[in-house]
Amino acid sequence: MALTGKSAVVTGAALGIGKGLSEVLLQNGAKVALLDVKESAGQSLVESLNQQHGTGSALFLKCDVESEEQLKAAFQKATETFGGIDILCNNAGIMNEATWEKAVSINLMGVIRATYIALEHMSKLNGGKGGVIVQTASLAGLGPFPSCPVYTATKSGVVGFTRAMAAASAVSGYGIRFNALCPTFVQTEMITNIPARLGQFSHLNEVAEQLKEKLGVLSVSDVAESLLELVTDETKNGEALMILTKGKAYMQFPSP
Ligand SMILES: NC(=O)C1=CN([C@@H]2O[C@H](COP(=O)(O)OP(=O)(O)OC[C@H]3O[C@@H](n4cnc5c(N)ncnc54)[C@H](O)[C@@H]3O)[C@@H](O)[C@H]2O)C=CC1
Ligand SMILES: CCCCCC(=O)/C=C/C=C\C=C\C=C\[C@@H](O)[C@@H](O)CCCC(=O)O
Repeated sequence: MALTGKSAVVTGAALGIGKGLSEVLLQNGAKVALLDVKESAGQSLVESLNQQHGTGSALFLKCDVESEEQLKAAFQKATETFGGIDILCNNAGIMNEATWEKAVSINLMGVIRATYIALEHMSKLNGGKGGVIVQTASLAGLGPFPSCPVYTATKSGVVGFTRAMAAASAVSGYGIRFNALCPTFVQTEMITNIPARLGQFSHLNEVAEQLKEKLGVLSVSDVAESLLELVTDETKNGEALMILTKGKAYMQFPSP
């Protein structure tokens, strides 16, 4: 899929990885609706992006992925503004074991919620053009991260959901590809003050620090560049792309 003239929705787009994903999509010719709860950061980012890429290239919509109503309104506005949706990046997420129910609601349920709303706009069975949906999962979705069991569960669920939706789409004829980004640590706000985010597992902070030391830390652009591969390569469906400091690799899942 070439990106020129395509339209994307990115959740959690005001900061961090979502900001990087939005920027790389715009740099490659797509128009982007940036969804986030951080209204001030989102609005000022979109003003800057429109100055760089031309008025109307980027749109900010205040949206909490925990809200079905807000997601439906945001997707409707994006469709009306851009004439359709070709790409969805389900990126919004938190890591906080002390508020683990919220993490489940945002990281897993938010991905499911946004995906199902996107199907209404994107699926060829609903008159849509098809397209691609990319989830920002995590390396923690491919193997247990002892310091944050619920975060691990949400990301494992995102990987499983992505692979199942990829298969369902292929059989159903949605015309939509589903893939997951699985980065290691990335230099964003999420990895600042990790001990305060571990809740009852704060005694395992050293485990997290040792993993961070061992695996290293990516830049946002490392992740953003990897998105392009999953969006533009029409052969990619049901993939989990591991992004490590030593390079990238597609996860090879054991067949039953
Ligand atoms: N930073 C890291 O080391 C890694 C992060 N990830 C994942 O990448 C994604 C983005 O994380 P980062 O950019 O690192 O975090 P971040 O904290 O820098 O940015 C997250 C963005 O999502 C937004 N957000 C949070 N809850 C929301 C909600 N309910 N509705 C809408 N927007 C919401 C925040 O306002 C923020 O703009 C997350 O899903 C995270 O789990 C995956 C692997 C590594
Ligand atoms: C601590 C909060 C991080 C939140 C952001 C995020 O998603 C970061 C993930 C970074 C790395 C995840 C690594 C997971 C590794 C597991 O696969 C583990 O089982 C690997 C164990 C490797 C080892 O040598 O012990």
